[in-house]
Amino acid sequence: MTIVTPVTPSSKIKRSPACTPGGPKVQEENILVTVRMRPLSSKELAAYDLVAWDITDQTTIVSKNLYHDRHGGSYTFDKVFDPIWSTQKVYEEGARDVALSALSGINATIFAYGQTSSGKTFTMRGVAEYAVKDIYEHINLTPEREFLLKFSALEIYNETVVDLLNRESGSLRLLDDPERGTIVDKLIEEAVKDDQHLRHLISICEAQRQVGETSLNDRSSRSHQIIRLTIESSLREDSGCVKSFLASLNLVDLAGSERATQANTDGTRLKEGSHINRSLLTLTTVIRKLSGGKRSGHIPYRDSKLTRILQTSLGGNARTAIICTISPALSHVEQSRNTLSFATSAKEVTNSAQVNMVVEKKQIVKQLQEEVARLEAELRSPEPSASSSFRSLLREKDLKIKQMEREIYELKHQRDLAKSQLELERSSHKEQKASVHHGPSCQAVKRLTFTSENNLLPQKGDSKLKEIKIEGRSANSTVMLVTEIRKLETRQRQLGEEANRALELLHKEVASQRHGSQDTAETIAKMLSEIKAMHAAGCTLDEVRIKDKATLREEIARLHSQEGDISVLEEKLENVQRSIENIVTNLPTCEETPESKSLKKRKGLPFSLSNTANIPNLIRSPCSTTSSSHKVMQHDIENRTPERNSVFSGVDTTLKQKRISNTDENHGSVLKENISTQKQSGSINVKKMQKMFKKATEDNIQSIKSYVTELKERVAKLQYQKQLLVCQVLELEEANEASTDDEAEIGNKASPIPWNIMVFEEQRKDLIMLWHVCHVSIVHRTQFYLLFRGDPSDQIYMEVELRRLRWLEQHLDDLGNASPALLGDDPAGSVSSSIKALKQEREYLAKRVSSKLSTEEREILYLKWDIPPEGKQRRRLQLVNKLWTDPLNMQHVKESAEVVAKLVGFCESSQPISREMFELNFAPLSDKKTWMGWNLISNLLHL
Ligand SMILES: Nc1ncnc2c1ncn2[C@@H]1O[C@H](COP(=O)(O)OP(=O)(O)OP(=O)(O)O)[C@@H](O)[C@H]1O
Repeated sequence: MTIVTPVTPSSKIKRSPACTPGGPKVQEENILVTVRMRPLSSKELAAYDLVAWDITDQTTIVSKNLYHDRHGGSYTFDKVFDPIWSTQKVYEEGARDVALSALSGINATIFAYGQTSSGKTFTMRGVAEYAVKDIYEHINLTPEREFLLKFSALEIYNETVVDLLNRESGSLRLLDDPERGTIVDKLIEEAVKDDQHLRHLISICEAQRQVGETSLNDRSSRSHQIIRLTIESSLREDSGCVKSFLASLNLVDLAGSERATQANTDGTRLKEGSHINRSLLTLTTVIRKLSGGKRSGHIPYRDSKLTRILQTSLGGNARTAIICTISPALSHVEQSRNTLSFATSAKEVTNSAQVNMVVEKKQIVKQLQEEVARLEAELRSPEPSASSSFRSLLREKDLKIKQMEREIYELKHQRDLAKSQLELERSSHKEQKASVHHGPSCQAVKRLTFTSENNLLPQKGDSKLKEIKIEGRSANSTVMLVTEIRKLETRQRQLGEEANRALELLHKEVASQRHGSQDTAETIAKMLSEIKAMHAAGCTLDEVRIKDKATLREEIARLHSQEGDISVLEEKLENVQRSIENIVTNLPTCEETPESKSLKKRKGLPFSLSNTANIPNLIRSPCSTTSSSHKVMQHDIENRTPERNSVFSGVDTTLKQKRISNTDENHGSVLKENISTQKQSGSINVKKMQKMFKKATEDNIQSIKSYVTELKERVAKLQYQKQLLVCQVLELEEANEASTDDEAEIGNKASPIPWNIMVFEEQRKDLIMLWHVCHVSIVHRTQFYLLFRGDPSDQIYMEVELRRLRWLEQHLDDLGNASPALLGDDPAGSVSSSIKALKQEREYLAKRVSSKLSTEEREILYLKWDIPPEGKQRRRLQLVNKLWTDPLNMQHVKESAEVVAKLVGFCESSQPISREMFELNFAPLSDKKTWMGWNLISNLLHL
């Protein structure tokens, strides 16, 4: 049996409504979108919850809240159903017409979409019941047609497809059929005898479906359920080769979107939640991409099983109705708003349904046989002249065909030649243009250029970096990327060497602090000047030349073979930081005991007086003229209190002069001079001296600390740069794989999408969901969330973050789908390690709850987030475990970010979080590298 798109004249298809309910043949039409608001539940009434929405007329729903979103709080749909409306009315106005199209060969799908406990199952149960009734009524009224109904049902639970008529068959595979699209392998299709039988089958499925208890719904549907009724109908009398109409009616009851702060989010429910959210996210993305007629670009149907199975119903050959269900309660207003926003996008999706007709193969074969017989009879015809002229005609045709084939071949060849010439011309023209306007490095900038480490990140308002994008399949792109990879490699090596040498020196310095000697300051001055010189040498990079050909993957692999060095370096940096922390904690207080005083005398002072005079040198960050530490310390010096300066009363002028003429060479002499000055002065107050020594020590340690931090930043920058390159390589490879004929599409992709606050909000929603799905550090999420609020300059950050997360999500998904043999002993290793890291991060944050949140703040949160008053420690952990768990609830996300910010101390910091710092600082909170971060991307490259 073959399903074909109609070949019969439309007059044959257009029938009276009585004969084919659902109306005539459908061309393009929008999805029918209705909204149903249920009454307040008994729980909501008991909690004195308020109604947050007004249904002003039968198509409009308005928020009572003062808060106005981008829809102005008012939404319009094909129909909005008041709580008093019966399910029958909802069915008649919001589903009937679409559902009955299936009787006339048009695929139909009815969805229920909405948050947990909003009434999806309640509504779909009624819709199925009324549809069964109407279908059989129509069958009884159409005796001239014979109907054959088949029933199948499945559920998608945790991204696994299960047959609801045969649970024992386990997880079912999805297959791609060139004619029928995605099909579910081995799904049982049961022939339906009559309406009672159909009702019975539906009730079996209901009983089989995964339900669980959440705090919002005692019988919450934990899976997406699809009931499919295939209806085939044919005229009882023989009507040639067009035998029958064939269509499917899908009744889809989606699982509710979790509200983790309200629902029970432990264990199984949490896992279900993330899968439910994931397929709902894909559904939302598909709807959004299809909405507004912008069908261009990739529609990610394949990202979830739900959208794969329902592909035809989403912008394809089907009529679709979506009933969005919402709760009226004020406590669910945010979820309801999300549902209405989804419904608004769905309204703009158009489908192009067609009548599907079954052509009986036997009939076709019969017709063909008749035709062959007729031709044979003609050939055997007694008229020789007719047959010979027929043969010569055939020969002539053959020759013509051959000649045309040659011409086509020739033309194709010419077209290919012209294409490659054009390509060459284009690239040489671009090169020329680039060298005229921007100098030789401009092309690299267009793609991804980091001429110095400080330029690695997109800077606010940096238009060049906004142009970071792949320019399709041009061979130039490959060359540019290879150049970038090699530059990166050189920088990685140089940074490694430089930092290694510097670290050795610093380590000596850190060690010598413990013993403290009069010569320490001189040693430091010498060391820092060495580091400075070293850095100056390192900054002059040779241009990297590409001599030999290498593939991008080889280049990246080579770059990653040096990964170990960077890790060792990072470890060393951590060690030095720890040593410095130790010194800081062990520093003597000003109020010293007599014992410690004598001890100090014996051991000698950590820094000589002269060292203070050299602070301007010491504080200058050796590797960067723009170092923040430099600025901070300079400020410190300028604002030094007179009391402290008065210590130098006798030598102040000299010191100032020395500071001004401060060069690396004269450190030693300045130190000596100051020491001798100190010796000459007999009136120096010992206590003040000690204070001053302590300050000098702190300043020195501070400068070392800043330097180590800067080194870490630079290492992080390098890692970040690598990730961007990796993304580019992958995109380039994808682009290369794409069809070369698809020029127009490439053009579309390259055209910039206008960026505004609405796009930002949508992107932020995607990001929040992706963070959730990829188990990204909640500190990272908080920083990002607080920093980027929709400023135009945020665009590049948003896009880079989105691109990386999508990539990460895809690869986590691939890992999840890969066979255990491919993944070794620990298939879910990467995912589980990130979940573990997240858990550790939460434990860390839980320890800070009592110190960073006031008792009042804690109590408010406990109350708001339903945390029972059992055990102080347990409550803190429960509180932290609720942070960032409900990616669909923007209010929850905002509150979570505020709490994490308080716990980590972002709010206390005198300096606001710098976006540059944020962007670079992927270091985890603990000493161990717990957050999986982007290392996963690097690891995947070794696959
Ligand atoms: N329109 C309505 N009128 C009266 N009661 C309703 C209505 N809609 C839903 N309810 C009741 O609300 C509760 C939750 O409904 P239902 O189970 O259908 O929600 P759901 O959206 O399917 O939830 P989940 O996603 O958790 O499965 C049920 O007790 C149901 O009887």
